[in-house]
Amino acid sequence: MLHTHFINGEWVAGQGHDLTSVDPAKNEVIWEGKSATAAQIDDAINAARAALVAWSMKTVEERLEIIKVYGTKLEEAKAHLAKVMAKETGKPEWETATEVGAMMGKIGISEKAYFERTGNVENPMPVGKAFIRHKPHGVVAVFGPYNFPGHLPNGHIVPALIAGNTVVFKPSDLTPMVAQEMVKLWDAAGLPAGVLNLVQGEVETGKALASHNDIDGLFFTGSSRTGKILHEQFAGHPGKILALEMGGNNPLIVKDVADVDAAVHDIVQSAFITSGQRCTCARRLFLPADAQGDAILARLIEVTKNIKVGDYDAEDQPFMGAMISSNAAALMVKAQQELENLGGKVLVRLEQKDENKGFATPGIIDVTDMLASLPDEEHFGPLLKVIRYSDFDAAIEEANNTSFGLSAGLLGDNEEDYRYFFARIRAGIVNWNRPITGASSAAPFGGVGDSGNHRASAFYAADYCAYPVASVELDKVTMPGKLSPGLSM
Ligand SMILES: NC(=O)C1=CN([C@@H]2O[C@H](COP(=O)(O)OP(=O)(O)OC[C@H]3O[C@@H](n4cnc5c(N)ncnc54)[C@H](O)[C@@H]3O)[C@@H](O)[C@H]2O)C=CC1
Repeated sequence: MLHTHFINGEWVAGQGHDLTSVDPAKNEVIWEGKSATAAQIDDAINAARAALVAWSMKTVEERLEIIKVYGTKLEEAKAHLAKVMAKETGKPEWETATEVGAMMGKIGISEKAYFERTGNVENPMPVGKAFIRHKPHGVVAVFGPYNFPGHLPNGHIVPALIAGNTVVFKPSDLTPMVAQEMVKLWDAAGLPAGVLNLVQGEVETGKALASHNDIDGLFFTGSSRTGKILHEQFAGHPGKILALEMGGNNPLIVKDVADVDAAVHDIVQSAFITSGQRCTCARRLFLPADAQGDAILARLIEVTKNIKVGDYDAEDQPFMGAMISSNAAALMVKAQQELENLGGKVLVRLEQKDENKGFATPGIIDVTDMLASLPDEEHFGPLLKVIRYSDFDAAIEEANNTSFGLSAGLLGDNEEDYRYFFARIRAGIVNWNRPITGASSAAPFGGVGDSGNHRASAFYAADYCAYPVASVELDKVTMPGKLSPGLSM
């Protein structure tokens, strides 16, 4: 089925070059299509522009009615969608089922957020009334990453549509099939033509969409490298809204824990869930250079070696599935080698056992003796860097020694330590005695530094989906009670 683009309510074939999507666990082509050409991107944007007036002039309740039908379509298709996600990303089916659950939950949470954060306020004035209301930006582009190919673009699309925007969605070129299945559900829900459009393609499609004159905004979730390119591209366009949700080099510090196994559990959940392919994953683990640090590290090594890595559809489900591609797994092997060359000591070796598949076993590398040359990079996979520390203050300082600022955590039983850590650490998500992955959609989600541009997503997505309008209003033109000095009428 080559009709993989959804433009103006029609499924159409791409007119650009060939695209494929590969199941990274089985090394099989599972989807084929063609990219959108610049002319097709024009068509999608024109369709979104044409649909804007009618969609934005509906009441929010009318828009929500259709969006909730999409919610019921998601519910009906949840098993199918979870399977497609697993096939295309390699993530185990238990995990993709939770991703579909998050997509369904997004609708109610975004409705609440719309009214709480961008609702209407009416204030009496001596003459007339003052109002604060919110309007949609217009036509917005949504860019999605591959690691949560449903949940994360859905987290931009749902609030954007509730607010009255129309959307052109470009998914990751690694997950076109999930995007297509998701947009089919919007189509089945009866969304008017042009309100949501889907264009598939690689970097050149992204560039053509992002640089198009007729978009009013762009909501991006992806790497900091791409986010920075987009930020440069948007320079000089203050009228366009740009929301960037990007990567992290996230620290997790351990200090004075009584329950070693519980700490190891939270470390594993933070570092290796989704094969380390979450922007919130712990990349740097700070362990005290003492007997407790030794005990935690020894247990962590043991548990990590026993993590089950396997097929997404295995009856006995693995904790980690394949990474998104064989190339992604190979890049992690390369990153580990580079760290080793710089003086890192491999404690558990990350391995790609089959070069044609995306499986990478979880790895741990001690980088304590090479901190001066440790690259400040997001290694987006199951490789955890361990740093042994003697001084808590110095550990926090090193934790902050990154241009990123997405998530951070402290595992430690002393509340004073947490209060101190919280005050000093620089990140948008700061947790205590909980994994640093698994952020709630009911809270703002975003980072500082190279992790974002201060337009947090999730519950705060409502903020970037609409702009405030202040009005003072009186139902008739009326003379004021008192004229200004120097005026006679
Ligand atoms: N902070 C957050 O909410 C999250 C951030 N991420 C980050 O996303 C990354 C993984 O996702 P990827 O799909 O690899 O990101 P990516 O940056 O490679 O791609 C994201 C999107 O941008 C498009 N794109 C790539 N280059 C472009 C260009 N020059 N101009 C316009 N569009 C372009 C891609 O085709 C894709 O649609 C990681 O860095 C991860 O940390 C992932 C999930 C959540």
